[in-house]
Amino acid sequence: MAQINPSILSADFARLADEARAVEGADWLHVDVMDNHFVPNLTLGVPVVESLRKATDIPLDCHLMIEDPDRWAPAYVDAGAGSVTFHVEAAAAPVRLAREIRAKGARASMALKPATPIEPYEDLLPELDMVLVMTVEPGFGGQAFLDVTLPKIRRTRKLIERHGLSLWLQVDGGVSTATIERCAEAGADVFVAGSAVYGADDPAAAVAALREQAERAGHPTSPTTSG
Ligand SMILES: O=C(CO)[C@H](O)[C@H](O)COP(=O)(O)O
Ligand SMILES: [Fe+2]
Repeated sequence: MAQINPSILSADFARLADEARAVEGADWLHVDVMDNHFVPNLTLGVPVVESLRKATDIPLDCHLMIEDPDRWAPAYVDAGAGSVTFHVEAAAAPVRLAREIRAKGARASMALKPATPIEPYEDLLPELDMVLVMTVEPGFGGQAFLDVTLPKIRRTRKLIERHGLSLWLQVDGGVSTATIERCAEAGADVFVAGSAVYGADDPAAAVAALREQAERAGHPTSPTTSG
């Protein structure tokens, strides 16, 4: 089944608990952590994740756009994240970090910026539960989807299949009713959507519509779309 993860980057930060509850039919709540160093924007950190964990039952998918994730990522598991994504461009020891995240009980995920290829990291795949292929430059919501990332989504899906793994393949950035089918056809099965969900009059209905569209277009061998 296709998974839809609304990004609270596009929500009202003064009403985060209500905004989280507004999408409770979604699979995960995507929480963008930015440190003003790895990306030129600043959002939220561990205390907000702790509060969100108490305010909602949706599992939290924390996307860390920060420097030195080796040092900071474990604290997000302690704060209640069910999935923690670090950027491979920022990680000093990605294997050790993925093992630490898993050992603490969360899903470990590696993100790639649009210009970062997957191939150098092929051997890391068995250490991971998810790969995030960024479909915009990280840092801001509401950007236009970068078509140039579609071949990498396809190549990542092929590598996952070649290794016989059941990793999830997430896309993040500019995902909407106009682009989600292309992502699903290329092999993505977890879809982050910020402005397409929180910019809609009815965020829960937007989640349902995106999920239906992704499932119709879904890649036949993707584990979460083939049931
Ligand atoms: O990681 C991100 C930006 O760095 C966000 O998750 C992403 O941009 C979601 O927003 P939108 O769907 O509006 O593009
Ligand atoms: Fe994100």
